[in-house]
Order: sequence, then structure tokens, then C-alpha cells
Amino acid sequence: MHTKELSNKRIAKTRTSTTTTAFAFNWFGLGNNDSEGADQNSSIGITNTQQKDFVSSDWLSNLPSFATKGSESADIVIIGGGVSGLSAAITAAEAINKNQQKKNIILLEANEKLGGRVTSEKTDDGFVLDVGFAVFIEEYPEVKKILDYDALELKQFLPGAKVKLKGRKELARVSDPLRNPLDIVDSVLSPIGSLLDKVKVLPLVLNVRLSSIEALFSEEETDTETALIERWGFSDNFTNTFLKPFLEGIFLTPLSQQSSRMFSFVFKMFSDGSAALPKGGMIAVTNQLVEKAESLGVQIITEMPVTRVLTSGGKDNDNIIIECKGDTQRCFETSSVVVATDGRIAKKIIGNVKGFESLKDIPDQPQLSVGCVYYAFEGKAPVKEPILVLNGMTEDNEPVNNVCFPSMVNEGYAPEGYNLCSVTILSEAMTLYKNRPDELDQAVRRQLGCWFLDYQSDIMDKWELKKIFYVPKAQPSQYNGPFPASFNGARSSTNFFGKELPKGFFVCGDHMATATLNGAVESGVRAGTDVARAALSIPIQNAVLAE
Ligand SMILES: Cc1cc2nc3c(=O)[nH]c(=O)nc-3n(C[C@H](O)[C@H](O)[C@H](O)COP(=O)(O)OP(=O)(O)OC[C@H]3O[C@@H](n4cnc5c(N)ncnc54)[C@H](O)[C@@H]3O)c2cc1C
Repeated sequence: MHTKELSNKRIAKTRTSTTTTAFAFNWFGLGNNDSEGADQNSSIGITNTQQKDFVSSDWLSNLPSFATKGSESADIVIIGGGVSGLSAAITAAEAINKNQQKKNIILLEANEKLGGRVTSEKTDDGFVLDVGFAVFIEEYPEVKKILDYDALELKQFLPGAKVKLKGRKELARVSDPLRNPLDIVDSVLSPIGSLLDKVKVLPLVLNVRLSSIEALFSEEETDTETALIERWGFSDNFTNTFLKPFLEGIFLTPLSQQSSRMFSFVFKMFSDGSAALPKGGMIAVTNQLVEKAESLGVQIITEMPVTRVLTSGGKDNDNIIIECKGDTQRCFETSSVVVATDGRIAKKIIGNVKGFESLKDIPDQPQLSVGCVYYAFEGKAPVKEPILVLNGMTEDNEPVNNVCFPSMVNEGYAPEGYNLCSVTILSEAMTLYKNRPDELDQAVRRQLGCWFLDYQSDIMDKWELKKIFYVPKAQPSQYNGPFPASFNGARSSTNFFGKELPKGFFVCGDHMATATLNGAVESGVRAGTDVARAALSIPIQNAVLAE
């Protein structure tokens, strides 16, 4: 089904809204309009994707439920329509269908749009802007099982990267001779890293290629900086010019705060397969999951923020009451609920449930942020290949971490004859330019002008600034926090922060596994399997669902 048809269908199903990005608000105020409240000289402000926190605050959580009458009943309710919630819905629906049973599954999403952190916007003139630069890693084992790759019309990045180095006009190339033996000469001659560094890459690549994911997650955990220097023996030069910008662009935090296990896992994914982009942007991933869930009979209701979840303590049934308060007020009653929001909101929702108040005392898992600036232009891109370009001069404190031309990877990102440039800005620089989008734009243009000298005047004058996104909660930090990265089936969906959840409660989300698309799917599938077992009254621990 076409994207447009999909969204039309959902709008018809729920009440209509006059806003397009219901809960995204501008950095400068709370307006939905891009330029609202922006710097006077600025034509485009910074779009902050932070959504309102809908969950009732502490003092409200003790009030009696408004669900006196008129609650709608459901067999399973899933809270959150991101990748994990959609994966849970699909898995539960499939399992129930396989058992030739019929159960009413409702998914409640606060936002107008589904997909959570996996989303894109299409501009009126035909450019696709992913909300924050993201890549689709084809090797993710759980993602492979749930998505139809052909339908996504994926196109691959060239492996490796180009790097802007100090004092060099030409961009340097980092290639992967193990995947493309013809790159061996380029690799040896590349100014990035010494010959010794290049030799030392070999055992690292072999380790990740030959080890299972489970084995990588059993490696001794340390921070990535220590692992790169002490475990793998790389020089400061190699680390700072290539690994640092590459990994900071992925994990959004300094190397000293990244998990070495996550490094090994993601490095394996990049070594075993390709990074790619779907034709319709990352939102194509969401749309496919939505289509699948709806075809399995899942009822999806958007703009339906859950404010409180209560157990019907005192009554002799085990029902769970789910209150929603958007523009309208609705209430659902169920015996099984999957909380598929991000970890911080999940903690608030479950912390409001009787007996779980102590969760509120646990500090929130730190959230990592990122920015993304988009430019559109007519004609050729400054790179000939679909490749990532990294800032190898991180000590210079300039805003750009990496640049990519999504339309060079997949032509679906720009109309014919045009190109799209995506520029990733890490949190420190986003904070620096917080109220100064024009200055950020100018700084990015100046920096890129020095990277792509032949295009300098075009970049300064002809590239059209399309949008600046700031994503304040792009991913939870997974090193040294209360929820380190977990693999091998992810955490149990019935246990949250070490506390066994009440009967009928399940949790999923990237915070329960790895903060990746794979982690969201992996944990969603697990919660979906468990909730289906509960709904089918099959014991969770022992039963095997019918294949
Ligand atoms: C800019 C960016 C780039 C990324 N790049 C990559 C990448 O290249 N590769 C990769 O593997 N991963 C990447 N990620 C990470 C990946 O996108 C996430 O790990 C994954 O999407 C998380 O999915 P989720 O379902 O766990 O959470 P979310 O996507 O956060 O979904 C939670 C959903 O719950 C909804 N919700 C919240 N509160 C309520 C409520 N009260 N009631 C109802 N609904 C509610 C939210 O609106 C949201 O839709 C990136 C993330 C970002 C932001």
C-alpha cells in the first residue's frame, strides 16, 4: 500500500487533526510552525522533536480513575507505536492467529504519526528528510526476520568512509579490503592510521566476523576508548581521525562513554553486511510494520496518549485500566498490556502502578541527543559515490560530525536532477548553536565549503537550507547506566529494573535490549510472544507457541 494511502486510512480511523506534527515543537517555543519564535533573521528555526510527556504526574496518579463507565475492552493493549510496539503487535497477532484464536489487539500511540524514532518527513517539493540521520543495517538479525527487504527497495552505501583530514585538500578514503580486495592498495596508501594500525584492524575484523553476537556480548565490558587503545592497540591518530567521528556519529557520546560490547556488535553488523537506505526514507520501515500489523487485525489508534495505567486492585478480576487523555478522553480495560514507550516514560507509567512507586526513585537512564541539518540543491553532489564523509578534525570544534548525500545512496530521497545533503551535528555543537540557527547554517556551510572546495560557492549560495532537526532523546546511553546493552533474546519482558511486573504487564523497547532498530524489534518480538502466551492462557515460561 502506498504511504499516502496508509496515512489517509489512519486519519479516517481516528479524529482529524489540524496540525501536521502534533507534538513536535520548535526549540524556541512551543509552536508547531518551524519559524515560530525563531531568530528574527532566520527563515528556518530548529525543529525540536521532543514530545510532551503525557503520563500523569505524581499527585494526579493517586486520584480515582475516571473510568467509571464506558471503558472499551480489549484482549491486549500495546502502548506506543514505535518499532518495538509495532513488532510486539505483529508478533502477538501472528501467534494468536496461528492458534486459530481471535483476540482484540489495540495499539495506542500518543503522536499523530507512528514509528516513534523511525520517521521521515516528505517536503512539498519531493525531498525525503529522515528525522535525524539514520541508516538501515541489513545484517541486523531480528530485523531481517520481520521485514520484507525487497519491498523497502534498499540501496547500499559504499563500505568504508571518506574523511576530511587537517592539511589535506582531498578527502582521504577508509576502505574495507576484506570485502573488496581491490581496495587493498587504497588502504595501504591511505593517510589514515599508520601501517601498524592497518595491520591491527585485521584481528579486530576477524574477531567480530568469526564471533557470534552472543559471544561479543559476553566480552568483558569497558568503554570503547579503552578497548580501542588497550585491547586493539590503535594509535591516537587512527582513533581520532576515523574511529572517533565514526562511532560518535553512531553512539552520540564520547568514546569514553560508549560500550565496548556495543562497538563490537555494531562493528560486526557493518563488517558482515551493508548499511543501506530504503527508497521512501526510514519511514518506509515503519509503514511496512504498520501495514503488516493492520493486515493481521491490530487496531491502531493514533493521537491517543496514555496518561495512566491502573490495576483494578480490590476487584476480584485482574483487569488493567488504561486512561488516555488527548483532545478526547478514552479508557480501555484489558488483562494484558505491553508498555512499548521509551524507557523513561515506561518507568513513569509503571511507577504509577500500585506497588511499583519505588521505580520513581531510580534515576532516569541518560538520553543522548543529536541534530541534523538538511540542504537541497540542483545538480551533482560533491562526492561521486554513495559514501559517508567524516570529520577527521574533531579537535577543531567545528559543528559537523558527518555528511551524507542520501539521494546518492537511494534516488528516492530527492526529485530527479536534485540532491539532498544530510549533516549530522552532535549534541555539544547543537547546544552551542541552540538559539542561533542562522549561525549554525553559516558555520556548516563554511565547514563544508572547506571539505568540498570545488563546490564552495554553490554550498554558500545555492544550497537551500531545508530543515534543522534536534532530537533530544535519540537513544538511551547504554554504558555504565542502569540498563546496559543486552542481547541474546533481550531482557525478560516481565521484569523491569529487576522488579517482577504485575500479572498481565509486559515491557519492551530499545532500552530493554540494544539502542538500535534491532534491539527495538528484538525486544518487541519477545514481549509480543509473551503477551500472546498470556492472552492464550499458555504458561509463559514453558509453552512453545505453535510454529
Ligand atoms: C536520529 C536517530 C538516528 C538513529 N539511527 C539509528 C541507526 O542508524 N541504526 C539503528 O539501528 N538505530 C538508530 N536509531 C535508534 C532507533 O531508531 C531506536 O532504537 C528505535 O527506533 C527505538 O524504538 P522503540 O520502539 O523502542 O522506541 P520509540 O521509537 O521511542 O517508540 C516509542 C513510542 O511510544 C510512544 N509513546 C510515548 N509515550 C506514550 C504514551 N504516553 N502513550 C502512547 N504512546 C506513547 C511514542 O510516541 C513513540 O511512538 C536512531 C535513533 C534516532 C532518534
